[in-house]
Amino acid sequence: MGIWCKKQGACRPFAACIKKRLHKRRPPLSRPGEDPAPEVPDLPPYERLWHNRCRREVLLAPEPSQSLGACACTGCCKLESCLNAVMLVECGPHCCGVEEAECENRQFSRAQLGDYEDLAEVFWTGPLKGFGLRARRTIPNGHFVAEYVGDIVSQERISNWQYVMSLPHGLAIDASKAGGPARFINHSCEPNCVAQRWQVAGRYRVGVFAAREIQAEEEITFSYSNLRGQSSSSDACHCGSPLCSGRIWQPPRKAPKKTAKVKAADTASCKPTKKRRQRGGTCDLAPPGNSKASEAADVENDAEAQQVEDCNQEATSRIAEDVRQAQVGIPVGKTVEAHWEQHDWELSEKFCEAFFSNAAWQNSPKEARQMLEQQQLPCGRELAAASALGLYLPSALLSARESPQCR
Ligand SMILES: C[S@@+](CC[C@H](N)C(=O)[O-])C[C@H]1O[C@@H](n2cnc3c(N)ncnc32)[C@H](O)[C@@H]1O
Repeated sequence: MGIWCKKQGACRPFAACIKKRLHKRRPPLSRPGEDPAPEVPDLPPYERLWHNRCRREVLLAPEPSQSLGACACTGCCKLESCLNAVMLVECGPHCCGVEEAECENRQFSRAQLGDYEDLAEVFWTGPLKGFGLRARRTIPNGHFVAEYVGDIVSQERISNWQYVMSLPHGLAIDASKAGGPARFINHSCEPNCVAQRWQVAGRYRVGVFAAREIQAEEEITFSYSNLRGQSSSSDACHCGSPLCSGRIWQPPRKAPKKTAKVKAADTASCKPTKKRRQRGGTCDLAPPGNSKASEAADVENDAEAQQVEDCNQEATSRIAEDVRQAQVGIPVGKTVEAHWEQHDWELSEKFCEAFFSNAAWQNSPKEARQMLEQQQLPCGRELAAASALGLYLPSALLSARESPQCR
């Protein structure tokens, strides 16, 4: 049933008409003596898109197929173990033998069916950050929050980088004129989400995923220093985090360096736990004190701390850790703090881009293996780099991982 809508000059369903006016509601009047209610401006106009719009033919990733290697899951696909998901490739009929309903790795496709529409809403954060997006209900860690959609354009054509996500091959998703609710997500130096570039049916797409549990009403944020590309603009950041870098295009400040003792306490038993002075096992710590005995214990503790650190480093290179880190967007083999040492990662990213785009090895796992051996690339790093670059190469990678250095 519809009603006549004066503004739109047509008979529109009532809900659609009301929705258009929601942001125009006047703020409540304040009582005498109270601060005036904040003025909420109109939502600036933009065209609502549900998927990326491609105005011309652009170079995109090859369609994943059985010949490149399927995910190899049987019965069901779990996000933490499906090889496609680890590589940031969404499963589809050509690269997954599991029934659609049993496959968790169809998040972009499900979002397109409207499955996630009720998760978040646009709201006015205040004059410092403008509009933002907030959760309407609790969002579990790892959950798909929204797709960042817009026009697929060449990066050279972009004049306003405020609403842009960069893609490989000099492309970008530009949501400045047209996009979805994700275009309103503000930056935080301590974000609750991560923006990841996935391949879906041979196309690059960007999804925003919860990096921890998000409470209802909480603002949804991610770090702009990930996929946003370069910008000459360097606006002051008002995220309010203690780790705030002060600028929204820069990585956050590093947390203060920990002493060996604190590190040891954090990593007792090779687990990222805050427990101190655990008893039993090789990573035990002695109680702190001032006596000579306790100094000797300190030296011993430092040695133990080193041992624990080594042990920890080894643990982070395990595949399970690779998977977890790839999911939260942290390059494998690096700690959260080290993640922000961009320089090293950029070098490795450049190398991997050159390596993975070399056509010679594409169908030759043997050649891929030889190249990996020559380059002495740390095991696991290449997997994360490929994921970050949105490249699909499970079969070649798997064979490459057979090399002695990866065992
Ligand atoms: C993608 S838009 C986000 C939506 C925007 N707030 C709006 O009202 O349309 C990015 C812009 O929002 C503002 N912004 C985002 N995060 C911010 C932050 N932490 N501090 C200050 N401004 C921020 C900056 O102006 C930035 O260029």
